[in-house]
Amino acid sequence: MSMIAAFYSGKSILITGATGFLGKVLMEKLFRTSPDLKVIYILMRPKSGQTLQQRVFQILNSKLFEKVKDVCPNVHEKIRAIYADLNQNDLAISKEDMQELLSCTNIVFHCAATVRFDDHLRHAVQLNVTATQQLLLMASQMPKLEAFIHISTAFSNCNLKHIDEVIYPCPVEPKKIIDSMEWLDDAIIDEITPKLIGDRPNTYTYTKALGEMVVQQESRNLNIAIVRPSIVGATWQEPFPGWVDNLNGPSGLIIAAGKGFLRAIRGTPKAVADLIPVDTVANLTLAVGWYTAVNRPKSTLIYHCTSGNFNPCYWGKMGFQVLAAFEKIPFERAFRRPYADFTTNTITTQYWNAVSHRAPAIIYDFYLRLTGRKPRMTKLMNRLLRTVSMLEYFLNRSWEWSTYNTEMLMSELSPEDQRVFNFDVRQLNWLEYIENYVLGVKKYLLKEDMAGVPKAKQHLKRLRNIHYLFNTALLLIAWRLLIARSQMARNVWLFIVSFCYKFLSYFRASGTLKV
Ligand SMILES: CCCCCCCCCCCCCCCCCCCCCCCCCCCC(=O)SCCNC(=O)CCNC(=O)[C@H](O)C(C)(C)COP(=O)(O)OP(=O)(O)OC[C@H]1O[C@@H](n2cnc3c(N)ncnc32)[C@H](O)[C@@H]1OP(=O)(O)O
Ligand SMILES: NC(=O)C1=CN([C@@H]2O[C@H](COP(=O)(O)OP(=O)(O)OC[C@H]3O[C@@H](n4cnc5c(N)ncnc54)[C@H](OP(=O)(O)O)[C@@H]3O)[C@@H](O)[C@H]2O)C=CC1
Repeated sequence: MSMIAAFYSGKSILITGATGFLGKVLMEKLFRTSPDLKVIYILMRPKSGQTLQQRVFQILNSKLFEKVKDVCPNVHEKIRAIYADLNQNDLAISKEDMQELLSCTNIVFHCAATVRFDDHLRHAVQLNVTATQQLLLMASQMPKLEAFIHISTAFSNCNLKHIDEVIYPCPVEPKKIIDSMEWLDDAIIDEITPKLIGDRPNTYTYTKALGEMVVQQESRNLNIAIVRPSIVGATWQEPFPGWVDNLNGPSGLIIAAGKGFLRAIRGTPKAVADLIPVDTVANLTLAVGWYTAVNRPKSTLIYHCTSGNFNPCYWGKMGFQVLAAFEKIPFERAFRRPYADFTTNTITTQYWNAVSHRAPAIIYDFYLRLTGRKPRMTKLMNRLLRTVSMLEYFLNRSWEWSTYNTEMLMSELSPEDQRVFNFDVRQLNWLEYIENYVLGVKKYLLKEDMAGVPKAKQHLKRLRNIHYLFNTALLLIAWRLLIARSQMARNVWLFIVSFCYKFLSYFRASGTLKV
């Protein structure tokens, strides 16, 4: 019997960010392994015209939750959606809901965040710092609370090369930042943002670091732990391999490369690609919840949920594996044949951006205009290049994260828990994982059917022929122009033609002699 699963039985669990990528997988695993849990409260907001109930209904009826329904048929009765907006200072939770949350909650998993790299500092502070502070305040009023698990990121200290399982201070106190956001106007915030974030690449990593400081400062006598995942990718094993539902991290780039838009990217092939499957993060988080509640460690423990230390894969190898997967699992209606490479300096990157990204987009838009359609490729390409430029920071560096706490936790688990809540990425086969990832992107993000693979392969063959034809035509035109303009080119051309003629004549003559 799994001790972790037994621990969550009968418990009232509060999850923020349950509608997000990690939140959904965490909730699914909880229901599947502990169907006897009492209730999961999810703090959520209406979105895209959907009410809370409609959103919950959609999640429970998605493929991700198919297995849950077998083991926990009354799952819909065990989810209690609570209106909350983490953008508002009091989180906008009603009095009655607040009462229930405060008196019943046993465990909190705080996953909600803005993960956008370019978010305005005011918004990123509100969500990643102030909302965390508010939740901790709530947690301090929960008499039955056993553990509060905060999800941060392994990149919250990406300005360092080696990162220990400690909270590093930021130069300006989070409280001062929170206060200043209340009275500074947007223009001044824009001006001071680069100074505040310092050597971090974006407001996301900066505010996640501030969030950790808040956890440390507001922990009071709470039982808290922090989980820091690296780049979260599709599921490895559970509930099935390859599940993914958003474009963050590698997923968007896999689409861009598979559809033939992305042909080169500035990256260091030898840098570690610290990807971690989302089910691994969920398993570790649940194990941390159990360990923190049962053992009540004296200080806030930090767990790095990373792969590089245990089973490193490198961007060059991963890129190669992604391209190999496209051979087997091509995407439909590709713009060009998927072929991408890493460039290592700014000049070559600019060259490939002009030749392989912008020029084909301009030519295609010209063709669309000629055929009376609205041009769109240049706009799409500009957005893609902007996205890529924001991710490049992470493709050109390697980090080392200490993993003593994660290893300690692994050793504390019973063999059954090590199996059910597996977070040992030494067992991960990258080739297999990447293939499933590409398949998952095709199925769950692009909603493409495998029945369309033969047609997609044929389309790629046609694109290859067009590519050869285009290149040959280009070469001939270039050569023709050169010959027309330069005597030397003409001489070279005559020399080559006469050489070929003599060569052929010689072989024809020697062939005749033999006969
Ligand atoms: C030996 C030979 C080898 C050859 C090898 C060659 C290999 C070359 C390449 C092969 C292909 C793939 C290779 C493997 C994968 C590489 C992956 C690298 C990823 C590295 C990223 C790591 C970052 C993680 C660090 C921190 C981790 C975290 O803690 S946070 C979680 C991560 N967060 C994010 O990823 C958020 C990023 N997104 C944003 O910040 C914003 O979306 C944006 C700023 C990028 C864009 O904002 P904007 O307002 O312009 O637009 P938005 O409305 O958000 O979206 C616009 C359209 O773009 C789509 N979109 C969004 N995100 C992405 C994305 N990541 N990639 C692509 N497209 C994206 C979005 O859906 C919109 O589309 P439309 O609706 O159609 O307009
Ligand atoms: N994805 C990754 O690569 C990594 C993620 N992490 C961390 O993991 C956690 C989860 O990330 P992930 O699941 O990928 O992120 P998602 O963007 O998929 O999910 C974010 C969640 O936060 C919720 N949220 C955002 N704003 C509000 C708001 N104003 N009020 C209420 N809820 C809100 C979203 O709700 P809604 O659906 O309504 O928008 C959603 O449920 C985050 O803390 C992130 O920092 C760490 C490392 C890497």
